[in-house]
Amino acid sequence: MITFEKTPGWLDWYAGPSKPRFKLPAGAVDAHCHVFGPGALFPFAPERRYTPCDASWQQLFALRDQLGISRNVIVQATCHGADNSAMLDALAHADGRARGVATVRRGVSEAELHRMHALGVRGVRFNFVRRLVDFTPKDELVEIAQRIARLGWHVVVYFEAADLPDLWDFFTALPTQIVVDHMGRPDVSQPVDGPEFALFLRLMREHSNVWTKLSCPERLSVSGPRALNGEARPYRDVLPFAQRVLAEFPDRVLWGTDWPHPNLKDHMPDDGLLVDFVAHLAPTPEQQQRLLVSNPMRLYWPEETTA
Ligand SMILES: O=C(O)c1cc(C(=O)O)oc(=O)c1
Repeated sequence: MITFEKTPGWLDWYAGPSKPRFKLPAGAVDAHCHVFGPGALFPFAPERRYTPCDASWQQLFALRDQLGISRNVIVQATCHGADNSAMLDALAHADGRARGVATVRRGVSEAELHRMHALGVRGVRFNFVRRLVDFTPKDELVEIAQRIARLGWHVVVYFEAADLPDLWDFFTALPTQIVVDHMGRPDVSQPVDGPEFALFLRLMREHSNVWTKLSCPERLSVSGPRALNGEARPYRDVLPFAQRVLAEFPDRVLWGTDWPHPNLKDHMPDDGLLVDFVAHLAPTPEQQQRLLVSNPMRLYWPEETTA
């Protein structure tokens, strides 16, 4: 049996999260979460940049039930490279209550894409975060995007805000819906009206195929306070950014826990308090319904939506 040693300083996901005070609407979707391994069953990729703790689908689905979430979108984590087995195994055990976002290379066969579709994959992830991956050449990504577009899938992109100018032409030429991870990772110590975030808002304004996830306040926050020890109003510096996006693009926003929170360095949030954060970010029932239910359902379970 292969055993893996975690990256030094690795923070494990928070065991025993609190029960959220905010009651999620019926049918709420966690549109960004991952599974890690378990490494003994689904070995981590040789090219990985970090070695995480295990985080199985059993543990993910237990969290889902505890937090009052109905469905998950499981995004392939970079520690598994382009071997989607752990994520697909999770989908296979989800009773239709999970969709997946895969990482594929140019050599992926049509048969494999169709197998993944049958299991619930609806997108591929292109990652441009230097600390996580070696970049895949753009011509390869374009080829992949054209192939998956035929299946009705979309492209999830992960990048740092400072890199958006360089990636703009590539993103705006993609033939699918595009979902930007974690609001394009704004530097929340800059003003919400500053030029960097303005560029991201412009991307969404000028391109109606661009969506984003109002996720990862625990990763983006500089000032905190952290979602720990019952803190009722965590990550206040992230709120203006998320609220700005929600106000302007209420139909193209998603929310996710980001469980099991890879690579956090200074604390591991209580996921129950992360659910409570949603009530601050989207205070009205109508906003909550779109963010948590109707938007993700339209993207990931369109066959179940009528509108
Ligand atoms: O910021 C990160 O470290 C991170 C990593 C991964 C991944 O390794 O896939 O996914 C995320 O959504 C965020």
